[in-house]
Amino acid sequence: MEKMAGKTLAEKVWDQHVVVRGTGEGAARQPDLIYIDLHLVHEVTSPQAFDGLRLADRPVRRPDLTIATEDHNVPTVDIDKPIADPVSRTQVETLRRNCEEFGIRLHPMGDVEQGIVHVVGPQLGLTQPGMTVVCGDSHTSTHGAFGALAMGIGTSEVEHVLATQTLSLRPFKTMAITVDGALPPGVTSKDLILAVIARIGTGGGQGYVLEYRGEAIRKLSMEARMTICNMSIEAGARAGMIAPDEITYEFLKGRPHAPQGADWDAAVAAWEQLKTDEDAVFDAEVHIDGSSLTPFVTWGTNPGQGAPLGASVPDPEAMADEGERLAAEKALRYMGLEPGTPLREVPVDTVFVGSCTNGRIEDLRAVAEVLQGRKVADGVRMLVVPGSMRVRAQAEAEGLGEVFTAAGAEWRQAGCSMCLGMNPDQLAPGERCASTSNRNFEGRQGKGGRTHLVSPEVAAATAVRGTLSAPADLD
Ligand SMILES: CC(C)[C@H](C(=O)O)[C@@H](O)C(=O)O
Ligand code: SF4
Repeated sequence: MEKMAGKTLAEKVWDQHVVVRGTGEGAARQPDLIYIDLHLVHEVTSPQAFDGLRLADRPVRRPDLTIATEDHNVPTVDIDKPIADPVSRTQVETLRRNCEEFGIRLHPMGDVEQGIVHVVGPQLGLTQPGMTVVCGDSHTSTHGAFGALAMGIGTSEVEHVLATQTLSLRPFKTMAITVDGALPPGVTSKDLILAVIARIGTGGGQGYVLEYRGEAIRKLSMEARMTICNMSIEAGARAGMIAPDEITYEFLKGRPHAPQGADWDAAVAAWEQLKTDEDAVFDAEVHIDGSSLTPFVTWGTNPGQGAPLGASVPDPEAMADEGERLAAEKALRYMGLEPGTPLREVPVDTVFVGSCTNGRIEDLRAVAEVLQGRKVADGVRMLVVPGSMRVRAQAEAEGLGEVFTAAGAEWRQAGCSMCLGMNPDQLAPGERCASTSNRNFEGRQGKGGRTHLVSPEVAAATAVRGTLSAPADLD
């Protein structure tokens, strides 16, 4: 039976995209066939999908709803030279051939619109409220910040979407994450989402679409909202969403693919309907007091192993849950950390600012504000990598690039960079990095590399002091 109560944002978007509803009830319920409004493509997860189309002699159903960019394998220096690594070069060249053959718009290295797929979509105004957005990439959840239902998919699903512009999907459960109160000064959306994941765990969102709501969320910029939705996947969720509002419309208005004139007014009227109904019932609810949060950093090897910056490395012995204790022991061994060490005393070799989590203009502004008139500590290497070439151009226009280089940081070209070890920007074994990215898994930033997930503000202050720090710790 259909639910009689009101609907959540996620259910509304889903319902508007059902092509064929699955039959059956409960566990025997068949998946629904869902229409996809926007398909984003990058070089890593698309080659076999295109091969599949070729084998079946199928065209891409809607090339106009499909857009590709090169991000994971691209170097962030010397981008006018051929890619040195043969595997990366093949990936990128394959994407170029596939896009040419199937008539898909591609933003290649060096192009003004090139960048990380999840930065490019919103920046072009392609990502809009109420849409279904997919990409063969787990951090597609980023686009949910616009009130879109945005999901990462596997390569066989990429092929299905390319061929049909639809996807067979099982209905989901809904979870409200309500953040009341306002975030204190110096506390960012990155601190908030790290605290949420530490609270619900890396599996806490499994099977759910999360909707972030409440006073603290409403006050956040689109960039900050994207950071939160981006990391929903790190809590195991299928997607994360935030209802569109004036802040969303303000961000979108005038972007290349945003509706214009009368179409814009009609679009906003429709987007206004996307809010969760007052009487809608979520399958689960989590409440967070935003005003109690502080800068938050990870000490372990999954994004849920985090603590306030003012705390110490936890003692696994004190953990009641055995699984948690064993995981913490293993993580601390890998991370080379002693229980009881104040997190503020943990020294780093490298600081990475970038990724689809925190590589947007607002993130770079926050970093520049901290670095202005200061120097990166001796012995620390700092990389500042814009999420897209547009972000880079804007940062240059605002004079941020000069601030980074004057402070002693390396100011790079756009790409995934040190977020993951698929390109030349990597940690050496044993190196420790404060990183604004989203995953601190073993080897994520290079074999044997150690990652502490942090906000852009904490990354910048850490670069200056050389140990995990917040801007308030400087001077
Ligand atoms: C390479 C890609 C499939 C992967 C993902 O799905 O997320 C990457 O973007 C990541 O962040 O680990
Ligand atoms: S920046 Fe990192 S998380 Fe984002 S798409 Fe690239 S590799 Fe994945």
